[in-house]
Amino acid sequence: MDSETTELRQRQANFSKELHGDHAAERSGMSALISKNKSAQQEAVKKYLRLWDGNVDKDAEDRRLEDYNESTHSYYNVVTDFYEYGWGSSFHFCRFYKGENFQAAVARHEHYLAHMAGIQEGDLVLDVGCGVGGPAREIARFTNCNIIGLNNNDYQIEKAKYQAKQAGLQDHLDFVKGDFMNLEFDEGTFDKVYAIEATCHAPNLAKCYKEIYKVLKPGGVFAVYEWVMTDKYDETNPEHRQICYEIELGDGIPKMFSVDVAREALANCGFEVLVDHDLADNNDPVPWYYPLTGEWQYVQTLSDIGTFFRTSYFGRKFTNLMVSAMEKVGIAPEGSVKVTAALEEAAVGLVAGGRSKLFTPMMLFVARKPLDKK
Ligand SMILES: CC(C)=CCC[C@@H](C)[C@H]1CC[C@H]2C3=C(CC[C@]12C)[C@@]1(C)CC[C@H](O)C[C@@H]1CC3
Ligand SMILES: C[S@@+](CC[C@H](N)C(=O)[O-])C[C@H]1O[C@@H](n2cnc3c(N)ncnc32)[C@H](O)[C@@H]1O
Repeated sequence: MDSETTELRQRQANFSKELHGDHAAERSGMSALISKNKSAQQEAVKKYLRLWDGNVDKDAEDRRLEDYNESTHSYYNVVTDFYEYGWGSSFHFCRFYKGENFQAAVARHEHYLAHMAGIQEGDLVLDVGCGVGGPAREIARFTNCNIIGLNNNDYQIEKAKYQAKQAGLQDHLDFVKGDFMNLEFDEGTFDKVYAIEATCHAPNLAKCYKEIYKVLKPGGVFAVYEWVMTDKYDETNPEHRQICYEIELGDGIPKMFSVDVAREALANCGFEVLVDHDLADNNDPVPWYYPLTGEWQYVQTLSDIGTFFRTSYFGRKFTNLMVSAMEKVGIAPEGSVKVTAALEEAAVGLVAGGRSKLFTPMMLFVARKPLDKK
């Protein structure tokens, strides 16, 4: 590791301790939010939003691409508590079947990826951009494999380790700090690699996929749910660009790439692409983005009402009012309202992108590193 990376990691680790405090992993949601160090929270929000000034010209985009590591680290420092409060411990979308509850649908989406990657008992697997480890816990239970979760965010790693231990899965799971733009594992380490709605934070998909290719064993498989703009997206159309910008800003993504960029990136790395399928491109009776719409007719079971309320338009308004009051009286740290406003943009952009099919969060690619390649 070069000295610049060592220095950045040390700084991020120290900052995380200052912001989230000791025993941060034991708290979540609103309880974690009110326990934050107030001035560190302000700094984290500033670092996340400082390059989101409404500009979408090339210079603005280049600045965001350059800053991907720090801004994404800051984004997850300030949104993780909200994600856990509103969504749970798997930070991704999924398809919904009629009659299936939210948690079951989320888990099925994870099982499907594990199945498509061909993960077997005893495999050594890399989870690229592992969040707080929800999918890794589920996939380890489902397949009895061993998973290393890679993450750039110190706070999430601490939570993932804590929750793995609570679940009794510490012998199957490990979580490490790292950047998927520069993987530090030996070449040919992993039987399988998967990434769930994480590599869209990469400033360059080809470079990120190349790193994944490098650490896979020959014959090893990479399976990914990628966030991309679909073939329908036209960058020169201001309405399309606005939807894309809302997704970028509210989800901490330096630049959303098109599906063709992802395809080309995989092929150029030397992968043999086995599956190339947009799982959102169908007529599902319950759309993947429904929790963010506030459309009650899609709620499938009584157990989903709490989640649906928190994610729906009115639930978000209620949360935003509550956070605003807490910030005013000094219980919640300053900057929290800016975070809820950014998450609102995310919700609006994601629903608009989903309805118009300009965007998909579940572009499934399954790709193999050829057996004869080093
Ligand atoms: C950012 C990436 C690449 C993936 C995350 C996908 C989803 C899990 C999130 C995208 C937008 C998020 C929002 C929330 C939860 C997690 C997401 C759906 C909230 C519902 C959390 C509670 C807040 O009050 C409102 C948020 C809106 C956006
Ligand atoms: C939307 S979350 C998805 C998390 C997880 N895959 C899940 O489904 O729960 C994206 C994740 O990617 C991680 N991430 C973003 N940029 C990264 C980078 N450069 N290197 C490693 N992890 C990164 C974030 O910290 C976060 O954990």
